Amino acid sequence: MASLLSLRDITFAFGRGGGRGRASDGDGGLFSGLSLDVGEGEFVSVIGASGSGKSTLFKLVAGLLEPIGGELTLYGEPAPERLGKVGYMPQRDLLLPWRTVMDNCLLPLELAKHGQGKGGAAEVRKLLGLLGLEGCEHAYPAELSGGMRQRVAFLRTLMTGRPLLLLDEPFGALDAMTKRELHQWLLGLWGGLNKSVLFITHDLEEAILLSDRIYLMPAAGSGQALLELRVELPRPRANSMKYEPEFIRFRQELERLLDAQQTHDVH
Ligand SMILES: Nc1ncnc2c1ncn2[C@@H]1O[C@H](COP(=O)(O)OP(=O)(O)OP(=O)(O)O)[C@@H](O)[C@H]1O
Repeated sequence: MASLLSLRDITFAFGRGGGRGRASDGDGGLFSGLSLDVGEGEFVSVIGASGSGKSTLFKLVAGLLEPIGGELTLYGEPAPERLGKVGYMPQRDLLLPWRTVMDNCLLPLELAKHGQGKGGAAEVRKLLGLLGLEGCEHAYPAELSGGMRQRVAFLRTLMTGRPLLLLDEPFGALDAMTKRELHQWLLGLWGGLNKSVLFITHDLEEAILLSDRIYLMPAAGSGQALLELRVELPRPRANSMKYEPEFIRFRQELERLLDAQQTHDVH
């Protein structure tokens, strides 16, 4: 399987340095020695305690921050200039309130200076249908429910055309029912998307249900490595799998490892 993203021994600390958040060493450090891979077509999740640095790791991959040390390879090559090369959906949906759904979704094309010609609008319309948002193109974000806004933000991320998507807790602020609906929808869509995803969540069930592999983020400043687990559940997946013994066992193990990791006692 071709590797889309490879991190080797990545180290980062928020320092007093300037630039794009370039940090200075010797500050304690948020994390060090983190290694992670995302292969073609994989869905990979990162879970870990609040403040452990998951969003920071995403910003490093997106090119909004620079590591102090380690190697980052994107699409098989070192990527010192990687801003805009992955589809990044930050924690808050950041839809522009003064733009319609259509105009929000065309933004990545405008930023890439591909123009917003008929091709772009047709693509957005096709995806709106696929995401269950037909008829919404002229609506403004304030007129949409939370679940719809997240789907529009996801669509906008797809419109970047990038093979690797970074999704930072896309369903974190949604109620349990809407979240379940979106899981079902994403699982149904997943096979046909032809994308690779790196996904942050606090929700263990969500991570198991959606992922091929899960990385556990070490406690901030612990200097520990990411712990990698493979989810052996077959695909296609469905919400109903959450009640199967294999799923429940895996969830318990994940919980145990997360607790142990916070106390630096992983075995
Ligand atoms: N720009 C910044 N300058 C200094 N410290 C920062 C900055 N951004 C984040 N931090 C700190 O870095 C640590 C990790 O933050 P980050 O948002 O990456 O954690 P997280 O694991 O994504 O948390 P959560 O799960 O709550 O979103 C936190 O202690 C945070 O306060």
